[in-house]
Amino acid sequence: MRTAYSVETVRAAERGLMARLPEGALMQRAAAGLAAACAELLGRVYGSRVVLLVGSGDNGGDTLYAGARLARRGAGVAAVLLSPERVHAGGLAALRRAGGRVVGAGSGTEPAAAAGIDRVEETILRADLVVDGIVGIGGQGGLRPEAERLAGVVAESGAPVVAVDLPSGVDADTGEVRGAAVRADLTVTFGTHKPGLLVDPAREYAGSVRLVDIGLGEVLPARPELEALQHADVAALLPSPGAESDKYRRGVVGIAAGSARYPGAAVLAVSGALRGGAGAVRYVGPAGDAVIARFPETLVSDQGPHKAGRVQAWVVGPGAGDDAGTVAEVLEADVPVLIDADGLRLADLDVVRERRAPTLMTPHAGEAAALLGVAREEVEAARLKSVRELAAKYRATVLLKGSTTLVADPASGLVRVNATGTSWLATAGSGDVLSGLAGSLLASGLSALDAGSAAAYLHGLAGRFAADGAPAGAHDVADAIPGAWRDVRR
Ligand SMILES: NC(=O)C1=CN([C@@H]2O[C@H](COP(=O)(O)OP(=O)(O)OC[C@H]3O[C@@H](n4cnc5c(N)ncnc54)[C@H](O)[C@@H]3O)[C@@H](O)[C@H]2O)[C@@H](O)CC1
Ligand SMILES: Nc1ncnc2c1ncn2[C@@H]1O[C@H](COP(=O)(O)OP(=O)(O)O)[C@@H](O)[C@H]1O
Ligand SMILES: [K+]
Repeated sequence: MRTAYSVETVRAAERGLMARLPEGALMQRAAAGLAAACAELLGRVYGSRVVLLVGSGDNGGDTLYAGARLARRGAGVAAVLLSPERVHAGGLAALRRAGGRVVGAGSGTEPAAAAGIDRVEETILRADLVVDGIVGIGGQGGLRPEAERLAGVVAESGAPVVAVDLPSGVDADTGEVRGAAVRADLTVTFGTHKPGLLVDPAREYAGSVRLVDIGLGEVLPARPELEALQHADVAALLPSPGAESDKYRRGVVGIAAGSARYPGAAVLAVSGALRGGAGAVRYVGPAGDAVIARFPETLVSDQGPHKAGRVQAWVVGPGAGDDAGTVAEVLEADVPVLIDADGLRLADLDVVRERRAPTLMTPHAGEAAALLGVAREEVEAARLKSVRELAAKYRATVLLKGSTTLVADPASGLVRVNATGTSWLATAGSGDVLSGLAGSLLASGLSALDAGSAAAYLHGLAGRFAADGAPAGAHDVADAIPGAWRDVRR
């Protein structure tokens, strides 16, 4: 399991740890990990040109000490100080002792700021590596104008960028990027991941992320802010039939989806459900012929959900058109219900709120925006906040689809993030496959949080396998689920 903690929790943990350690020990651990990552990226340290962008806080301190380590190994290290009067004094002295220099304003040799700025730009444009130590977890809002201008020069230089703890300008707790921010190739983060490193849009600014152990693990609380399942976690959740299993004990999933206009949604939801671990898939709705033609193992009924026979979990909504009656009927069932697509628009939300059995809602950003009464762009900008709000508002588990899919649990407030996907999954019908898959996992007994997050994980992986660098259709994604399942179990 990968976990992320909020800034407040990180700071409290750091205080506890610092009290037991000699002064500056944590910063030295951070700087050592940072310097090692930079050296690896450079390949050859001796003779390389490294530029440090140094802000006024401890993030700048880490950067200066790491720069000193690189300078001792023969790199030419130049520091650009954004607030020379408030720079980390110990870090700057260490850099100078190691032979590093300061360029531009703050160097003490440049009388005219303008002349300093030209030198700074020239130095950045010739760099082999830029280290972003402008702000870390102490950052408020996007980059300030001077830092923004430097970030522009860095982008122009094309040099690889290593962000220290976080890409400066992104929000550590929410993953929001409300102004300019640094775009990194690698982020070296200390002690624990921060939510912003795992959630878009900030995640995209971070590049690949490397966690440096500074000993924080032992003082962090058991419950993180955000979790990201890994192969082993998903493997432990997936159902596996035993000697005493039969199709009913494995769980029956009911799919109430599709319409005369959208029969394909029914077929795709069933295709996901058949690969999700339930012992049987029941289909109710007007697309029975299309479903049977493709998947003869489906139990088909046109009598509506009440008369469909035993079902341990329902999926309702994909391609449902305007059939509000079926949605209402499904919501009356005292078993877990997954509501997707048209179902999210047709459901009586007061009924959803009052349900006793678990509900899993699976909106994409547009559907989430409609449910929250805000613009789609606002959901995309604030994904973590949006999914939490939805879960609280509807007292349901909510899976917000997109490049990083989030699943929020209403009772515990815990959110899981999934990043196994690929943008090739942005193809019509792939959400229908996901809803069938998640519904099947619900029917086999997983909680809504586990079913949603395990389904997102498998679906993302299946998307990768199906696409493998080329476009794939939703049915290809469904076909790739067994391969993803095996990969997770291996
Ligand atoms: N506290 C600790 O024990 C450790 C902290 N470490 C480092 O310390 C960092 C946190 O240090 P700080 O608390 O000093 O905070 P930061 O260094 O992240 O930033 C705070 C400083 O930046 C300025 N600032 C805030 N927002 C800004 C913006 N948008 N543009 C420009 N300047 C802005 C503030 O005025 C303040 O001076 C971590 O991210 C990590 O890099 C590491 O050394 C590991 C140990
Ligand atoms: N940019 C992206 N990167 C990764 N996954 C994506 C991206 N865009 C969409 N997806 C995934 O593709 C699926 C699309 O679902 P949805 O929007 O409901 O499509 P449809 O309604 O056509 O089935 C979801 O699982 C979503 O998480
Ligand atoms: K930074």
